[in-house]
Amino acid sequence: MSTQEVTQETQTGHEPTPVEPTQEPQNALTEKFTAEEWDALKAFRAKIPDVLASAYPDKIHSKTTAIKLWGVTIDPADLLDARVSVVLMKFLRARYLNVSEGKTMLISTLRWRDEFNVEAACNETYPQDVFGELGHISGRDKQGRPVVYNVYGGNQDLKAVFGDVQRFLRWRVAFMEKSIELLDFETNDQMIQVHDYLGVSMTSRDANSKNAASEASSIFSGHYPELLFKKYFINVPSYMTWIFWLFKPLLPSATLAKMSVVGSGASTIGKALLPEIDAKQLPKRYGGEADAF
Ligand code: HEM
Repeated sequence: MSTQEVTQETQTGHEPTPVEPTQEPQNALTEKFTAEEWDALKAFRAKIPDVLASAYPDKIHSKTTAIKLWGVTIDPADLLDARVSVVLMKFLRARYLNVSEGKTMLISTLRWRDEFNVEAACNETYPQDVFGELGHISGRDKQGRPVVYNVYGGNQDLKAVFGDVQRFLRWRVAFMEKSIELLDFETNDQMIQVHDYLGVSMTSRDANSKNAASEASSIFSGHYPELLFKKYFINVPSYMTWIFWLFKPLLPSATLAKMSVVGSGASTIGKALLPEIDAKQLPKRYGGEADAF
């Protein structure tokens, strides 16, 4: 403001315009936070420099250095960003809004990402003949959430897929990260996952595939909070549905509640999936109209 303007204001008796209080930036998702969630988020933001210092103890300036998680930049100097709020809220919701537990989960996720080397897993080239048909990202649900399919049955060579459990996990994490790239954290922040078990039998469940399943499951519940909207297990032979319950002790009850076991055949599967996914987005083999994979 120039001196002249100040004089004019004084002469006309105008009060200086009050500075607007900082507005919390909103998007379609943050608008849905409850008052209790906003309170937890504000307390969580104040802890982010400590989170970064604990996650990266060997890095200098870690407390003030921005990091990227799932494509979203978390800058300790600018934590008001709406997409950052959506990401941080996932850690809080997964820990029932307990800020200290949310903090522990975020620290352990950041450390795990470094130790596992998520970036290298994403850049690795996986043999097409083994992994080419194992994962498909195809279509969206009626609310715009991406739908991702893991075809663990069919005529896959499961011995080759799970023979090297660590390589499978790197592929699975890379596939998860690829699926997350479709989330904008503004209008959508969750996905639908489908496991297709067509053609599996008890002999498909050897020690390696069991290890791979429980390790992947524990990685997702520990380090990918609140990214799942619903999960369907389709083409599950009826004599194998009990396997679902083996995962009960490994999964939080809120995650288990998002999961459904569906039998076999396009019309049975369609009945379960069409309420969520429009026929045009659902592959024909699952009772929809899409020509996808
Ligand atoms: C026999 C062959 C099977 C194989 C090779 C297999 C493979 C896998 C793998 C690799 C995972 C890791 C999580 C992921 O990739 O998203 C998984 C998770 C899981 N599987 Fe299977 N599975 C088989 C059979 C079954 C059956 C018959 C059921 C019964 C419904 C079942 C239920 C589950 C559940 C509940 C999870 C946890 C999901 C999660 O943590 O998100 N699986 N399975």
